[in-house]
Amino acid sequence: MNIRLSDSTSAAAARLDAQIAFAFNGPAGCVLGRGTAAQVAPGTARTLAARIDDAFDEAGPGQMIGGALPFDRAAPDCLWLCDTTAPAPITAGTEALALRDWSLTPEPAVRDYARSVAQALEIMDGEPGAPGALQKLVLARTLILRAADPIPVSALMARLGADPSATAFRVQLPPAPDGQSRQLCGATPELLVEKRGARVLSHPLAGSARRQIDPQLDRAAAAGLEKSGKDHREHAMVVEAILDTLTPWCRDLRCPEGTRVTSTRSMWHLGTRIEGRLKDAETPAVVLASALHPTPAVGGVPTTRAEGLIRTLEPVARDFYAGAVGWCDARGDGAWYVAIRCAEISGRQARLYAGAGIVPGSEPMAEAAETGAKFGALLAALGLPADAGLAGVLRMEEGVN
Ligand SMILES: C=C(O[C@H]1C=CC=C(C(=O)O)[C@@H]1O)C(=O)O
Repeated sequence: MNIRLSDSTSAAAARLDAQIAFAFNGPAGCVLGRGTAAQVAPGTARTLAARIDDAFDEAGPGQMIGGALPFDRAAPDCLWLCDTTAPAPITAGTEALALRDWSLTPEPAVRDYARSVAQALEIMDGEPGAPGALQKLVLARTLILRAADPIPVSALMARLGADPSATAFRVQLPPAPDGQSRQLCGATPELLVEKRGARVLSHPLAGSARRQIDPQLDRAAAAGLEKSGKDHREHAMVVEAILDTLTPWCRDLRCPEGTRVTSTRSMWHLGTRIEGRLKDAETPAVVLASALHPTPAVGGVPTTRAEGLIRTLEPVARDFYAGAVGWCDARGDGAWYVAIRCAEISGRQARLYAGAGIVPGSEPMAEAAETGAKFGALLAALGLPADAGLAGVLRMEEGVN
C-alpha cells in the first residue's frame, strides 16, 4: 500500500509516490498524472469549488488535478494534485492478457435486475403526467471478476486504448476496506464536459444498440436505433438537462449537428454534440463536471427521485461508477468523462458495472441484454469472452434457471 496519510488538514490529505494517480488516453488527448501526488482533501460536491481553489493556491507550476467524482454527490471524491504531468502518450496496443482460473458472478442476478426494471416501469406507468412523475431511470448491474493472479491494470489500459472512439482511463481510488490498493479503470465513450479557454463542449450519449459482427446486421442495428422513438426520448432528456445546467454558465450554447448515431467498437449510441462559450473562461472544468453530474444518462428524471430509486432498486452501491473522471489544469482547462464501461479493480478481483436507461416502452430483458453488451468492451480487453455478460440473459431467455 503506497498511500501515505499526511497530518495536513488543508489540500493534501494523502500522498501517492511514484505511482500513476490518474491517466487518460482518448480523442481529447493524453494525460498522465504521475510522480508525487497529493490528494485534494476529500469532500462532497457541495464543497468542491472551494477545495479546488485551495488546492490550486497551494499548487506548484504545471501541476494538475485529476481523479474521480463519485456517483453520489454526498460521498467523498478522490482527486489528486500531481507534481508532474507527463503528456507522453500511453501506448495503445493489444498486449496479451491471459487471466488464469477466472470466474464471473453477476450481482444482482440477471433475473433480479429484470425485476427491478419491471418495478421502475410499473412506477412510470402508474403516474404518467403527474407532477414529479418518474420519466426515466438508469439501472445498473455488476459482474464480479475473480482471477488467480492480480489484474494487470497497465496492460488493461493499453488494450482499452485500442478503441479510438473511447477514452481509456485509470484513477487511483481510496484503498479497499481490506487495505488493498484500488483503481477505477475503463474506456468511456461519453464526454461530460471539456473546457479550453472559454470554449465548452459536451457530448452526451443515451439510447443504445449492440454492434453486430455481420456488417449488414450491424447497419440494421444502427438504422433501428436511429428510428427508435423510445431511444430518442431517452436521449432527449439528457440533452435537455445538460442545456439547462450549462445555460447560466454560458453566453451561447448550441447543438450544431443535432442528434446522430455514433459508435464504439461494441455499441451504437445516440449522441448530441453540445458547444458553448463560457461567460467566465476561468471556471474550472471539474466545477462544470460537478454541476452537470448526474445527468439523466446515468441517473434519471427527475434527478432526486431517480437517485432515491437507484439506492432502493440497486443492491450494489455505485461508488465511483457513473460518477465522473477527468483532469483540470490551473487555468481551469480540462476534460471530464462519464465514468461508465469501467471496473473497480483491487488485486485479483474486479467489479464491472453497466447500466441502461429505462423509459416507458423499455423491456426488462432487452435492458438486461443491453447491459450485458455494455460489459463487452471491458471483458474483451480483460482477455475474456466479450459476450460473457450476456450469459445469464440467454439462459433466462431459454427458460433455464
Ligand atoms: C449507464 C451507461 O450508459 C449510458 C450511456 C450511454 C447509453 C446509455 C443507455 O442507452 O442507456 C446510458 O445512458 C453504462 O454504460 O453503464
